[in-house]
Amino acid sequence: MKVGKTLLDDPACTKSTAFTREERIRFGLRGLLPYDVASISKQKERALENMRRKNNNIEKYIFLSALLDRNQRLFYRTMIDHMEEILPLVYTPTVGEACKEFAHIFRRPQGLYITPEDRGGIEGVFGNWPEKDIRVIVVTDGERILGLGDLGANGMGIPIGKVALYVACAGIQPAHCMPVMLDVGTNNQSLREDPLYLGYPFARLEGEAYLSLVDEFVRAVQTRFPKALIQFEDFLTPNAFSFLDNYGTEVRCFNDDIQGTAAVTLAGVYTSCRITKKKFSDLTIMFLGTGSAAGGTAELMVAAFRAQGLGEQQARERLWFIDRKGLVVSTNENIKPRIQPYAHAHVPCDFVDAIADIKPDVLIGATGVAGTFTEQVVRQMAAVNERPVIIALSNPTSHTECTAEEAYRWSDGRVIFASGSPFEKVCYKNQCYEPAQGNNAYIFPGIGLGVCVSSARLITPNMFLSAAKVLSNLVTEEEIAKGAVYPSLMRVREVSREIAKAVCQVAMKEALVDEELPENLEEYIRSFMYDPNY
Ligand SMILES: NC(=O)C1=CN([C@@H]2O[C@H](COP(=O)(O)OP(=O)(O)OC[C@H]3O[C@@H](n4cnc5c(N)ncnc54)[C@H](OP(=O)(O)O)[C@@H]3O)[C@@H](O)[C@H]2O)C=CC1
Ligand SMILES: CC(=O)C(=O)O
Ligand SMILES: [Mg+2]
Repeated sequence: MKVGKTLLDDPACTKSTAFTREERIRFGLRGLLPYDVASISKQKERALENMRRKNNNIEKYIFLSALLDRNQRLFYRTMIDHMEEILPLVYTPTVGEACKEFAHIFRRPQGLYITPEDRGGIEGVFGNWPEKDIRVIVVTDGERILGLGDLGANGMGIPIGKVALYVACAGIQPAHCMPVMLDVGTNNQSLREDPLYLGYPFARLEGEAYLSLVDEFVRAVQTRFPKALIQFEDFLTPNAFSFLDNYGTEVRCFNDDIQGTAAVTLAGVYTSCRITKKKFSDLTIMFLGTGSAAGGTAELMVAAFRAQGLGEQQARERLWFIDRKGLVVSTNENIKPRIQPYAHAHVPCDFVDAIADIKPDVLIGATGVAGTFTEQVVRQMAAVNERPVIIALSNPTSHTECTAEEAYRWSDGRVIFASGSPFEKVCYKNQCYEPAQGNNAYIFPGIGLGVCVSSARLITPNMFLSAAKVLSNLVTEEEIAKGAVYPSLMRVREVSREIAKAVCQVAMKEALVDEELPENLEEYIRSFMYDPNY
């Protein structure tokens, strides 16, 4: 039992000024706190006031990070109750800036670091982590952080941010989560030359040396934290796909950029059909970019088309890719294996001509490169569709394929638009639109919650397919009327709970659970969810 200053300084246990008079006596806190006994609501107001007086987002990020270090329950209560304001500070876009600055704004370590010097001893390193019952591990090696490239150990901001979302958006207990940086070096020379850089200051480990370290990490998780799921995050695409192929059918893991993104994008497309009145099974979809996010989304789209009765080949024929050279056609050379199934017979042509010719209903961008949805591209989508659907997935905001304002203006207000990072309301020609945020934040927390609740042995494609359906079905008619293809972020805990329920159902159907789950799944899931209060 902690008492006195030790209790006050423990972020998981402290209530700070909310300790009652009786508790102040019982825990040896008399004189250590000002007179007022505050409620968590009053503390939250103070926290918000302090946060809002910071005049830029990175300062707000630093403030919030310090609040988490000081008082976990207050941080999460504030985040949950002010999700729309705080999510963009803890997560994209601000987390991108925070990662770039990570070594310079660093205060206290908040995650676990593994370097090549830990080879052979990763299990021992796990033993140093203060919590023993880990259920959720978010791991990156920092090589593809958002659309920002190789940020080495600075990429730790991403697992920390995603863990905060697991807790706030799905109610996973903070003590059950562990952010991990597999710091295998960086090929970003400017980072290695930065005197304040905190990571392993050498070139990236490659080949067998790299793969065997990742393998030791995965195996050590199975031994030390057998209940944990591993979320692979922001790995370079070839590694991302290969880990999913190697481990996805063996251990409890998934890749968020491939699978979480796919589910949120599919959900947006499902919802768009409620607006355009088109049948999902009739859609043609075009992707710009051939990486993890686009490739993963295409795979889930094929499954979604198949679920509606299309054959494998028929489903693939609905999907088209654009790479740096233009339309990916069957006569191209060096097509990536994952994209090969979508390289159809067609004359080679550029992006705009491809839209004019193929007339996609939906355009999805996952390039990490700003401005790749040019005015001509958006205008062409608007020329072939009464209501073009455009999803610009890339993060952070500075890397988005086009801004919301551009999408509405260039389509004369007809676009159904979503973007990876949030945009403010756009008013164009006397009408205001609320752009939707197509981000895997709607998906992975619920997937994780469902897996934790069910102890499913594996995380399967059907879980993501179900999650997409659930997410889309939760969009209300009122939200649709505002042009939104996702529910409000203020409802994200409800979204996560419903996705978790669907995950449990898939897990039972696919015989991935050892014990039958209770019939009243909703109540059961609710009972798992952390709802911070004193
Ligand atoms: N909204 C969300 O929830 C998510 C968003 N993302 C975002 O998506 C982006 C991409 O991520 P990911 O797929 O993992 O990254 P990858 O690096 O795997 O993919 C990027 C792809 O874009 C291609 N590309 C780059 N520039 C151009 C260009 N000018 N024209 C055509 N293609 C181009 C690259 O081509 P090449 O192969 O030739 O290099 C590559 O195929 C990132 O910004 C990330 O933040 C990712 C996951 C989730
Ligand atoms: C959102 C996310 O996972 C990404 O941009 O990589
Ligand atoms: Mg990611």
